[in-house]
Amino acid sequence: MSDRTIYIEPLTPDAFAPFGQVIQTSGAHHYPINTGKTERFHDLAKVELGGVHARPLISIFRGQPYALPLSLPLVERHPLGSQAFYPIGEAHWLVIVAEDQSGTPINIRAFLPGPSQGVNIAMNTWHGVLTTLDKETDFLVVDRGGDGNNLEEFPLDPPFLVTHRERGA
Ligand SMILES: NC(=O)N[C@@H](O)C(=O)O
Ligand code: NI
Repeated sequence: MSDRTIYIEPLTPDAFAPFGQVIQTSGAHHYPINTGKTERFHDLAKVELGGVHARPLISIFRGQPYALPLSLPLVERHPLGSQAFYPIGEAHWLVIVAEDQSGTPINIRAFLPGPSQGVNIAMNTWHGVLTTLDKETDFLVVDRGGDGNNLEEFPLDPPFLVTHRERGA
């Protein structure tokens, strides 16, 4: 396929490290609280809040499903803060991110989170918008509010195509 095809790959903390953190209990520092009735999986991701009057926002994004193969017409980034997504309930979704080269996204990658995985996309990191598959899905989102413009978009013309690699390919 063309060099504008992005093949979906599994989400792992190491693979995602250049773009932020994977939010998961596996491998996390954890300890009992509340007289042992609760286990705290502690400090899973780095919330970044930049700019003037920055404050953390907690929202719920209700995503409508996209079909695969996916046409990707743009990526965006938030220069003033990180953005975390954690699915509420079972989810089938993609996390699309890219490196930056002098203001241009390069090496776009599409990750498939496993069950009980979320992500925290680091401040100023190129990413696709919330991309849920199969069904309408809610996500808890932690990102940045405050003064200033916190959204930069980059059109991909022509769009990229996001798909699974053919079995055996
Ligand atoms: N625009 C907005 O709040 N959502 C996007 O940033 C996104 O990453 O989905
Ligand atoms: Ni975003």
